Amino acid sequence: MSGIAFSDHLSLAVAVRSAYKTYDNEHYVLKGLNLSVPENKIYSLLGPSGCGKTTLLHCLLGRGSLNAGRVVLKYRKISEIGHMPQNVALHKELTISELFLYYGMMFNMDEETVREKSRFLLKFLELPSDQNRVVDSLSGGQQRRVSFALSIFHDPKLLILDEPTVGIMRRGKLLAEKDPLRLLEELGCEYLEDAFLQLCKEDELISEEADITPDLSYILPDKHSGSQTVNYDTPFSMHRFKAQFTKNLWMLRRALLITLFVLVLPFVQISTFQMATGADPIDLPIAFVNREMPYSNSHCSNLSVNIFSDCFMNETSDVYLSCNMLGTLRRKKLKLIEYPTLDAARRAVVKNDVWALLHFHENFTNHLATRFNDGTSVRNDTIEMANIDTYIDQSNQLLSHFIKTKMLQTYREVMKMAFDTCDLDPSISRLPIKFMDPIYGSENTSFRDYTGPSMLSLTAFYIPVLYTGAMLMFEKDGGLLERIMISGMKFSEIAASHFVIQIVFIVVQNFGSMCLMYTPMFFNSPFEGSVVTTYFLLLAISLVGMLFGFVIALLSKSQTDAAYFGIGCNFLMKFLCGMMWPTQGMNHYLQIFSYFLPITLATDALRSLGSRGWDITHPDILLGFGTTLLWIPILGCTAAFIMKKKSNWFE
Ligand SMILES: Nc1ncnc2c1ncn2[C@@H]1O[C@H](COP(=O)(O)OP(=O)(O)OP(=O)(O)O)[C@@H](O)[C@H]1O
Repeated sequence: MSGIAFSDHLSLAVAVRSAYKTYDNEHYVLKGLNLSVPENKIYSLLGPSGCGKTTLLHCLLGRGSLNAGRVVLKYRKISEIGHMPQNVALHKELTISELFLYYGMMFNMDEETVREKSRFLLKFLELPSDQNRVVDSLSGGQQRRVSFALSIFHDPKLLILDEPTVGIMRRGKLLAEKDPLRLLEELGCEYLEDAFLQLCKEDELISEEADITPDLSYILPDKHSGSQTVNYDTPFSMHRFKAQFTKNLWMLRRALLITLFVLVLPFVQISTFQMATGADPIDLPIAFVNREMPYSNSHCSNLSVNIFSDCFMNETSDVYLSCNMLGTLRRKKLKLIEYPTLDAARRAVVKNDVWALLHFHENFTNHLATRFNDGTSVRNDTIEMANIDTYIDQSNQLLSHFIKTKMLQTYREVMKMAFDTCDLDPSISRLPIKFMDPIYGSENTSFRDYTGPSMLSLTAFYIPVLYTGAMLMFEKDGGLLERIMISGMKFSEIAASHFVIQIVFIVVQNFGSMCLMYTPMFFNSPFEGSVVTTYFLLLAISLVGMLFGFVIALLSKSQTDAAYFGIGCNFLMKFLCGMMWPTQGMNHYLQIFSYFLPITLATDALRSLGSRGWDITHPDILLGFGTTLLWIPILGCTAAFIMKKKSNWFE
């Protein structure tokens, strides 16, 4: 555009006409503001805190829109604009030279020019000559000068500095717009602060005569059509992508410990999980009262071998099956403690000294023999006396389940030995349910084998959420994102540079997690299926996690918001993906909802790949892939929608 002649004769660099801006449709920050900045001039705005200076500058930069009025800039290309934000907004982990190179790359400057410029600006702005100084180690003033240096690094034609100096603004309008010296002269003041005070007093008198807040509602529908601010509508550029990618690598190297922590976090989680779950409890204390034998352990231990020498059903037999059962339970790593009376043993359970109490009646073995011998004519009191009365502390469901399983196994093993010695078929003693060889999995499938795939998918999902969210929020929180976006960086370039680094992370992490989980060298969980399919399913889950991290960062105002959001969703996923309990047991509607989440059916698919040996051709595995991959367009569109609707998403 050749000059902006609203009314002035001068060619204007910036013109604002009748600008109105409100954040809440009630209070106006800008109220019909007019402003003209001639070319080749330094124009300063002075005004109290909160009067709207930053708001105005945002509208000039096209980062905020006016409710009404018009902004026209003569220079609209990003490369023609320099901007220094109010706060320092620097990547403080980088060195001075890295920071200059980063912005140089962003503006497509060659390395030699960057070096020359850096040398000149460091000298000109009296900054430390050692360019390898980390920005964080500079003083506050030096950091501000570095910030200024970056805003003029690419020789902009229009420089916008958000730092109040001269120019007089109050209550959303300009009180005066003149050369400072002329203003001082006209008002007869020595300092601009005095001039400002005098203008405010005059404004106060006018305000008393007429309330200056007019009814502006009629203005709002007009919007700010016709504004011509900075043109951010540039295509994806490789040099900005390279700048962001290189900067991310520098940041990762600088925060090496954190980087390594994020990299190994899945391995730590999976190893901890594998070591902490699934194994049988050892030395679980169990009380017993054995009325079949006199009170004392030692009697029993000498007699328990008799089971192989004599049939317990012989009338003259001195086999004591209670002793065999106690011996077998001991070999199953239960810590058996004998009590003299039932009362004493019960008290031990109540005090939680033991987890269960086993009570063998007098002549337990004889009664058991009679029970099998008498068949249908057996008396009730014989049945009672042939029982092992078992009292369990059911407050811990997993431990009580463990004790019951050990009891049943012990009964089966001892009765098999006893019946074998009697030359009888041991199946007489069994329940009339026979568990044949499992179709999938093994008899020894443990809780760990069940939860393992959930752990794998949750880790594959959540580490990218954490990392992506944290990276984006870090730049957003410090105003860095806003600054680089004003310098022309596009979200697609930020996302792509992050994506490339994150892909390396997830490729390594998922490979390592699978090795840890399934190889004999480490935890050797059962795995029958296709390694490649499993690996690609994990990559798909991680990809969705990464996108979810982007969406969380776009929606959150601060790192705290993002952390709450992330943790909340983590719990939701954990409970709904079937990690704690099979989804089949869920409330019906919740179950349907859970199937639409990105990792629920994928976790089921991982479980089937591991224990059933299915492959990609099986409909359940395809469904696992489908529900996960479906989230890629959903989250992609959500991110695009948020960015379109929330113009200040990067603030
Ligand atoms: N995103 C926002 N949402 C709601 N209100 C806002 C927003 N940004 C600014 N405001 C309000 O608009 C008014 C002007 O704020 P602005 O930041 O433009 O002032 P300023 O003149 O730059 O102040 P300072 O000199 O303290 O930086 C303030 O009352 C502020 O609280």
